[in-house]
Amino acid sequence: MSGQDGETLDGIRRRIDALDDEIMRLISERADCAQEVARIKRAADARAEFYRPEREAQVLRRIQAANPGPLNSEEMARLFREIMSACLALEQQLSIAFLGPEGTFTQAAALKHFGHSVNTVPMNAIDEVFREVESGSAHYGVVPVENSTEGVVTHTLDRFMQSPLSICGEVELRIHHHLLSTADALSRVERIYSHQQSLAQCREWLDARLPHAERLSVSSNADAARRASREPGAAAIASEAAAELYGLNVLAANIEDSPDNTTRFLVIGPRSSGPSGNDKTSLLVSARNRPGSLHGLLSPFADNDVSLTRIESRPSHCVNWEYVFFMDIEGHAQDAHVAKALRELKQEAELVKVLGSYPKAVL
Ligand SMILES: O=C(O)C(=O)C[C@]1(C(=O)O)C=C[C@@H](O)C=C1
Repeated sequence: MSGQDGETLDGIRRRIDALDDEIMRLISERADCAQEVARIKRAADARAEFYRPEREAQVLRRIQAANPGPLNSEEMARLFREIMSACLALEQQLSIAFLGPEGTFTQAAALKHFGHSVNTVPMNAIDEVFREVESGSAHYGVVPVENSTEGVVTHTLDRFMQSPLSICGEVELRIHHHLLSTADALSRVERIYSHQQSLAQCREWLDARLPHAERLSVSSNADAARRASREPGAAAIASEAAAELYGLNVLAANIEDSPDNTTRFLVIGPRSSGPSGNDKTSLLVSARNRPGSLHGLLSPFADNDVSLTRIESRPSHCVNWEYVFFMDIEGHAQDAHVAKALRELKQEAELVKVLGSYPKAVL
């Protein structure tokens, strides 16, 4: 390049190079700090936890609040998410079990939460994710728990009834569904594979655009993509990541009926998180079998100004027709008003199990 524009471009690129050197020096200094933190943690406790969800949430929230622009705060936090992920990997290489196979939304949720410097390990079923973490083969696990259009993932809630694991984080993921196929036109699609929840989330689009194609539910969207890559005339409803992984064409993008289709995932591990200042607590509660018992379970929250953000009932599987409630409340179990509400709840309920306190999703 020549002329004044060329000189300006070269000049700016020299500034960018100098800034990159400075950013690299600062990231390396930050990584040295993380190694120093690891030494302190190890000296205090041989079995120390290196991953600290509450601290990570605080770091990301502070970055979002301090961001001067022009990058938006979410973008800036995503960059720091990756820096912190790389720093943590220097302290300890984490393995994260997720509901597989490769390319599922659960894997995307795991990477969104932990960043890309962890090993993600695909499991065939939600139960296997729990078992992998319970046995210590994986440090943490990520499982879906509820979808904004289709409701709760009952498998996940039921599994908490027997598991000693705690919830130590939540992840929210905007879900976009695409119709993927090796075919090059919608008219060639005879069969559509997907997970039953995704088929349900795209029902109106399918009714309008592909009313005659057969709909077949399979164990995951990634499994659907794998089948679509092998069978002529087949399509899958799955993510962009699955399109890339299985070499499929995107025949139609964003076919979900509800534009703000979000799935919530839980991070499970051996311990819940410390207080971060903006937390949630999940509980499993069973009622005493007597009149007014549900009212009795709810009043400790109202009396102590604790917001109940979700309540689901599930059969207990112990006694026919007995139910347990999964509840999410705002605040950490160590917050004074939450601790008081929980003490009062324990007087009312047959059983109260705190499944975990954890930072509200930041990204
Ligand atoms: O502050 C800590 O405890 C650290 O280990 C440092 C750090 C970070 O890079 O900021 C890394 C991992 C933890 O999960 C939280 C934060």
